[in-house]
Amino acid sequence: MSFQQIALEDKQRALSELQEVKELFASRGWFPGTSGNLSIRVGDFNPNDFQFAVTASGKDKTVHTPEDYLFVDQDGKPCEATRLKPSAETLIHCEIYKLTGAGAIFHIHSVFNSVISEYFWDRKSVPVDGVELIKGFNIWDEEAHIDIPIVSNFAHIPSIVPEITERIVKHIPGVLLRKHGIYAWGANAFEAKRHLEAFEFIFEYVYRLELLQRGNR
Ligand SMILES: CSC[C@@H](O)[C@@H](O)C(=O)COP(=O)(O)O
Ligand SMILES: [Zn+2]
Repeated sequence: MSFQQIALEDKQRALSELQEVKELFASRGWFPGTSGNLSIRVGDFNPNDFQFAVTASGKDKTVHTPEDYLFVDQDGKPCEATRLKPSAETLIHCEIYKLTGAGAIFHIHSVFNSVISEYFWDRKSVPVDGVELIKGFNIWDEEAHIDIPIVSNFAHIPSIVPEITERIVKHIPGVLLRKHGIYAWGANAFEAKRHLEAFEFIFEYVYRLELLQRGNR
């Protein structure tokens, strides 16, 4: 249970930011079949006591309803009595907040992120060389090389968490779930969105380059 009292205006700001991001991502087709979930943290961060607004489970994220979000604590439990169910993947958000102290976490499923997570599953990470969008992660080295971690996907969400704990790295603000999707985070909604967009660009780039290079071999 969280003991924080969060100002109403902070909660409202989080909800309106979520609404804006959800609408934009929906317009890009980033929530196929009700997939995906979004969250924004509110109040102070303490790994043992924090709260965040998260999308309710199973909703059509391309439409707005008064029942799209709820507030949960660091254990993913609703902060107030509600009949809404938090995202089935809320425990993943809880863990990422605990590990990173991030301010927002966005999760989407796309064909590119799903295909690439399977293609590179044997090496458990996606290698990326010198793509300009790496700078979107605040990595400014010339011809930077990064490896984006991929973790196992299980139907039982708590089983996914330990591998996330083990695999996420400080300088890469995201993790792929095998044949599932990407979790990207940032200090706030603006940064989490920038990171997610950079990841999606990179996945499509890696996919297309790999296909071209294979064709030429
Ligand atoms: C409907 S397929 C996607 C879900 O299984 C899940 O991975 C997902 O991203 C959305 O779950 P949700 O509980 O709505 O947050
Ligand atoms: Zn998902």
